[in-house]
Amino acid sequence: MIDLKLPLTDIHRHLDGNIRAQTILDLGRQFNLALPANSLDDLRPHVQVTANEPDLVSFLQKLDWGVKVLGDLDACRRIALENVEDAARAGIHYAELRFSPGYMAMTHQLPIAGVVEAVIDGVRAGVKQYGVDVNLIGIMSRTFGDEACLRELEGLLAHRDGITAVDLAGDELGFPGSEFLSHFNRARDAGFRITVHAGEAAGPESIWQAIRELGAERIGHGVKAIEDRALMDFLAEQRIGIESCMTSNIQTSTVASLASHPLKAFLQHGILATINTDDPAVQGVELAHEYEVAAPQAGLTAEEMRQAQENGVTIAFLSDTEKAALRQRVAG
Ligand SMILES: O=c1[nH]cnc2c1ncn2[C@@H]1O[C@H](CO)[C@@H](O)[C@H]1O
Ligand SMILES: [Zn+2]
Repeated sequence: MIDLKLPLTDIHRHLDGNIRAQTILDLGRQFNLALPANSLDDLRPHVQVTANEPDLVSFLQKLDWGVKVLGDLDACRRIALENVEDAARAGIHYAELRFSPGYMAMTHQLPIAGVVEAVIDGVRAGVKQYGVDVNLIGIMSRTFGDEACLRELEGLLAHRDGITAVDLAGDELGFPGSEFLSHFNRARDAGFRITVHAGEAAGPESIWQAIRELGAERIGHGVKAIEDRALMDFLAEQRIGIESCMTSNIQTSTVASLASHPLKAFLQHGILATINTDDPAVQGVELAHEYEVAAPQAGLTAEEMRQAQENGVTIAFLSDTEKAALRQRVAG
């Protein structure tokens, strides 16, 4: 259950994993693209998870049509704006929206820095219109290799002021974090905050690597930390936050059932773990589902849910002043 007196945050939410099916249809028509279906009902199974996928990489293919229809920078701006509207509708007060500019640019060979600028612009317009606070996280999509990631980083650096943090996402097993040391050295030198998808498809060593070698201050998913007691202790002691996305973990077959999801154990261990969506449109669930359906099934008590909600503010990429203002705004 959501505590209405606390800010509701979603700090792990892919903007390019949350493109509306209707918008995919619209943009497909606008750019005269051959889509796999021409009605919403027929398109849905191509862009939304209908049954759990066998692994992470199969799940990620469901995001592909969403970016294939981004025929120009205006389309990128549109989906950014719609993402802020969706966050507002979901009752979110503060969102960290993450996106991979190279992945968005790929099909129609858009300029990567242009995509970054369009997303910043769309989000700014949305923030004004819908009153949600948003920070942006730039993703390097490891799936396309280290050179493609370097181009993404450069696009993000070109608009440094509009981007709060960087992340590494995509195929964790095929592209280990060790291939991206220089990228993260540069990102840290530029003053970006750092979060990394780790311990989702790969084991606890991937989480250690993200922290020690990439400088991760937070970990996306981190489910495999449950296999390593020393790591659990370290995460708690060093206040390294975990961005949990329970339904996503079921849909990627990372975790067998909600009842065996490690979030409750993380919270009991004193880890700053949080509740988030991941890719809402692809998953067919919003944040309320995570609090009202997934969290109870994962065995969280009302107090543990409250703690996770509170942790969302604690580990947000905001200054102490901004956190206080956010708390105040919601407490009224
Ligand atoms: O759950 C996830 N785990 C790992 N990577 C993901 C997940 N969801 C989306 N992406 C990846 O993030 C980028 C788009 O923002 C893409 O690289 C997509 O594959
Ligand atoms: Zn993710």
